[in-house]
Amino acid sequence: MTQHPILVVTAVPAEAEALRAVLAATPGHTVRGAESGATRADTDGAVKSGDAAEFGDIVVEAVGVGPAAAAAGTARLLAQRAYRAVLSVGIAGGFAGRADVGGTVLGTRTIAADLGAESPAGFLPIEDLGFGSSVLTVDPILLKALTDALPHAMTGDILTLSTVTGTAETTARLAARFPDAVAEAMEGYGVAIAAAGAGLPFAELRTISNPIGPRDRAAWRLADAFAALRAAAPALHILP
Ligand SMILES: O=C(O)c1cccc(C(=O)CC[C@H]2O[C@@H](n3cnc4c(=O)[nH]cnc43)[C@H](O)[C@@H]2O)c1
Repeated sequence: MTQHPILVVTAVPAEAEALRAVLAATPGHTVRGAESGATRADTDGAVKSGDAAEFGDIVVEAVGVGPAAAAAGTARLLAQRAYRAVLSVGIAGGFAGRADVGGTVLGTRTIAADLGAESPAGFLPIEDLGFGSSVLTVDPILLKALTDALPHAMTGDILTLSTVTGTAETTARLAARFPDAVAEAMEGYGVAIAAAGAGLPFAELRTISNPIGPRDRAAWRLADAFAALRAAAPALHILP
């Protein structure tokens, strides 16, 4: 029986292309345009930036930066065809002492860390406002398969924020509020909400490009994070 593919959602095309380059090179996996069904490797040997592309049973798509683009883009893709699972994959900031730059992290939960209200007594998550949950748990079967395939990866909570943390104060506040958080990114919760809406299992895989802290964009180690992303890509082929 043919099973539905896995949907891998990234924010930017560079992340999608890093995964596609490895997945396409895996022996036994075809390269084809997901929407046209045309075999692309036979014609030009490359997958164009921004295209949906299918590798074996994995579809990789870039949908934009931030939780809103992630949720809307994932929901659109899930409405177009059937999938068996959804992953949010890309680069992230790591909490110092919890996840190293160049390392790989697997989410146990995805948490919308800035979804709620400020108050003089501190941040109030949407749970406290009676509007649902800011915490979504990763599917245990997907997480087990990923940790088995990537034994060097750190596991822990991954925060989703609309604003990249850029001060020592915010970093300390988040680290204290979320003692089990290893990383922050901008899409996981949005992808997870769309997956939950479709009744599909969800997981999040990130590689660390920068320490979370005072903004120093020039110090981001994108090459290391992208190398780790490419190294982790084959694990996607073994997912149930
Ligand atoms: O400048 C480039 O060449 C470049 C290439 C690929 C990706 C980028 C991005 O800026 C991607 C933004 C993406 O990264 C995640 N991210 C990375 N570090 C953090 C962080 O410290 N806090 C929050 N998010 C982070 C995030 O998910 C964005 O989607 C640039």
